[in-house]
Amino acid sequence: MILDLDIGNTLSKWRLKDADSSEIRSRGAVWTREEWRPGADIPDLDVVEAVRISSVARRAVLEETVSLLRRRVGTVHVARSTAEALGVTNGYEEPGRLGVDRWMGALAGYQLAGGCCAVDCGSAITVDFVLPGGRHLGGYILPGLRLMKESLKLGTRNVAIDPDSEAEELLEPGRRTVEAVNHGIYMAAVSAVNRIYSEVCDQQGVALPMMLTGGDARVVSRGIQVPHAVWPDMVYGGLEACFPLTAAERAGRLSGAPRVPSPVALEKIRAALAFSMLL
Ligand SMILES: Nc1ncnc2c1ncn2[C@@H]1O[C@H](COP(=O)(O)OP(=O)(O)O)[C@@H](O)[C@H]1O
Ligand SMILES: CC(C)(COP(=O)(O)O)[C@@H](O)C(=O)NCCC(=O)O
Ligand SMILES: [K+]
Repeated sequence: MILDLDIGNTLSKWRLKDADSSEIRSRGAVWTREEWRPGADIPDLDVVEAVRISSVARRAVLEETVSLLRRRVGTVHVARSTAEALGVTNGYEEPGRLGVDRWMGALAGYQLAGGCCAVDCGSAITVDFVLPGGRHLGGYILPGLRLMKESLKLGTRNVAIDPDSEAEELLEPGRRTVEAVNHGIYMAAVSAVNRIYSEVCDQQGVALPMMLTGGDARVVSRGIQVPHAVWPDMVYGGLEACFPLTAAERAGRLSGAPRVPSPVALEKIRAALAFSMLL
């Protein structure tokens, strides 16, 4: 079995993948914390022959996790943001400072679709762009839905947006505090993603396929106007591409990859952008 770990600021996600069949056998998530307890937090390490890790948690958390896993598992791969990988050049002035989850998402998106816009809706919402030739432009970081809500300190933090809510409902004026807050942060997130996408495609002269991942991807997806795909395993896809271990991975097949969405014509994106500026 292969254990894949995606340690975010809020949740540490794991999945177990069969090294022979490439099938995902189980998955789960625990709150990210200082100490990772195999056995309690993740299933039996005895069946694990290799681990792949993407972590944006504090360095001490990663070091602790890696040293613990190294004692139990033969192979431990830790992903890092680099200046170049798999045909993509990192757009950051200091490539190592790009969040490795963003780098994994960008690499997975590029492997699947060529140029892409990778949106990760977690603790933060990040939007990254890779051009068809493989140039990563850099991106945008904004607070995620939960962080935005908590920052208001209006006592609404425990009433989360129902992930099954329809966008039309969430974009209406709220008539209670909880509703006003939920609808406000939703509007902030989806307007930003829509606008960022249009601006960058306009500037670069190319309509890119958009892919969404992260804990809030599904609900954010409903408010995104352009064609896009939700890919819950996008960060894991980057790990598979960087450290291929199974036959399917070596052949370039990323598990759970969605169908690549065909972007709308650039003229349409530009017309919509021009129209919104006139209002
Ligand atoms: N069952 C859930 N438990 C916790 N957070 C959830 C859940 N479902 C959706 N979320 C949302 O997903 C976010 C965490 O998403 P995730 O992509 O795992 O973040 P990160 O990678 O930053 O840890 C939370 O901030 C919250 O808004
Ligand atoms: C921007 C992030 C906090 C997003 O993390 P997440 O929401 O997935 O937990 C993470 O990618 C990070 O710590 N990045 C380093 C800073 C940067 O990317 O510029
Ligand atoms: K994120």
